Amino acid sequence: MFVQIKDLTFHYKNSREPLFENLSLSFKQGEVSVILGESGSGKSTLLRLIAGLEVPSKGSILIDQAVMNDTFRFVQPEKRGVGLVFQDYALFPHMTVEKNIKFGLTKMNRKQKQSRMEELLAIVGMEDYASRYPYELSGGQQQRVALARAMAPNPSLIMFDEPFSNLDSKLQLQIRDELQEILKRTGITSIFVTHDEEDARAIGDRIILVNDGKIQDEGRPEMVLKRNKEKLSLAYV
Ligand SMILES: Nc1ncnc2c1ncn2[C@@H]1O[C@H](COP(=O)(O)OP(=O)(O)OP(=O)(O)O)[C@@H](O)[C@H]1O
Repeated sequence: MFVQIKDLTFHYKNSREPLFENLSLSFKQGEVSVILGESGSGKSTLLRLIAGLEVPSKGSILIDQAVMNDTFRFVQPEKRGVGLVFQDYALFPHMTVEKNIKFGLTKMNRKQKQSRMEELLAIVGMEDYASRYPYELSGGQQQRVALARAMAPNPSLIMFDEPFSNLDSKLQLQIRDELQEILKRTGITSIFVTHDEEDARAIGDRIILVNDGKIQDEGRPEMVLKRNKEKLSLAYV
């Protein structure tokens, strides 16, 4: 298992009850896993815990067999080898596409940065846009640049938090297909967070259904969606 979460307990300071209690969950290498659940079920918090943006009160998180969190250890987010893509793209608005992508490549020299940037723009089909600013790009193009930026430092794991929600429906489908193709081609392990069953079905190798901080079910998309048909009230299952 590539990501292993064991007996994790997490409590937001200002809330009455812990969001996660003794949660255990794992993600396989090279798979696209989807965390599906309603608003407030804890999906984003789970990503933030894996990324090291929140600190659990108990339990451990391992990535590629290295301990990121346990009683004795806490690895800082930038040292975890994890790429994050959020729904609002989060590109730096005052930087060109080129600068946005090169930003995280701190360990490379100038020539290496240039060649990695060009390679990534080719992967996401944005070769001609290196000198543009984010405001000169469409939503879908910004999303592709955000993906290129997240992939730039060669993360072993890439996580997406509702990456399609700011795009119009036609573009959502296009970007979703493109993303799926890129992930398959590069073989990066990925975790998607969504509340959209159709996205989960289309992109996931596996779905983890969460509700109120608890795992309700997990498995192959068709199976999970079928088994939980009533709960999800899916018209199309
Ligand atoms: N910084 C915070 N402080 C306190 N409570 C928080 C904080 N962030 C989130 N929560 C609470 O934790 C619970 C889970 O939130 P989270 O954002 O992980 O859910 P989600 O499934 O990603 O929801 P959405 O789909 O709406 O983004 C919610 O009840 C939320 O109100």
